[in-house]
Amino acid sequence: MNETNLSVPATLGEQARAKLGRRNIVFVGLMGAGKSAIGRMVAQQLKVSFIDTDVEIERVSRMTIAELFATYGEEEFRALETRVIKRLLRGGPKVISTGGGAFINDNTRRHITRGGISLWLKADLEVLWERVNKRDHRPLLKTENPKATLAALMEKRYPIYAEADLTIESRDVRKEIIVTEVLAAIAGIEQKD
Ligand SMILES: Nc1ncnc2c1ncn2[C@@H]1O[C@H](COP(=O)(O)OP(=O)(O)O)[C@@H](O)[C@H]1O
Ligand SMILES: O=C(O)C1=C[C@@H](OP(=O)(O)O)[C@@H](O)[C@H](O)C1
Ligand SMILES: [Mg+2]
Repeated sequence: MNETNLSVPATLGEQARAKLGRRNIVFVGLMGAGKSAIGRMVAQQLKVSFIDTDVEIERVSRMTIAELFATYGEEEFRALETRVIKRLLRGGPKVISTGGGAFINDNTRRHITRGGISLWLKADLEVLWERVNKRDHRPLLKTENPKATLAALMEKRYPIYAEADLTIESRDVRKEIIVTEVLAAIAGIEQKD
């Protein structure tokens, strides 16, 4: 028997990587959806580099996101976020996890649409709330009723996140399950470069 003819089926990660080509995967969605956590795990499976735009913004500004909001305000933060994301989109393939407001900004969304495959991690209010209320580093949730703020953001933003190329339901299951669903969605996209 000629053993060189034996072919091993590619893993889901390898199939997704092959479909991705040189394109970027860009995670979008509300705070607590899991963009940072799931994005990192997906990049490991795809064997491509991972970047979290909030981490990159903090690195270049040498300030935390909370300090940027407090010192310069949201508008300046968005302008910086647009510049950072525009630069990060160059030279794929990568997995890029954005902050929740990035895709809502028209300018940033245009860059993401051109420079990558956007993937919305969609979650319901209870799931998001359970996750975000454990930490208090998110400036937009420093309100009297942060759960109501989150609900208002859902109302406003969900129609815009819905424009993403792919949508995966982020719910109360192990992260590995969400990662597998993301890889399957990527493996199912059309081949083009
Ligand atoms: N499927 C999941 N199951 C349990 N916890 C999760 C899941 N996805 C994300 N998390 C947790 O929820 C929190 C918020 O996730 P994070 O990735 O920071 O969200 P985002 O970047 O979208 O705001 C983190 O503590 C993360 O580990
Ligand atoms: O939704 C938003 O406008 C924001 C989400 C945050 O990122 P996460 O979505 O990763 O929490 C961070 O960029 C900033 O606090 C603003
Ligand atoms: Mg994040």
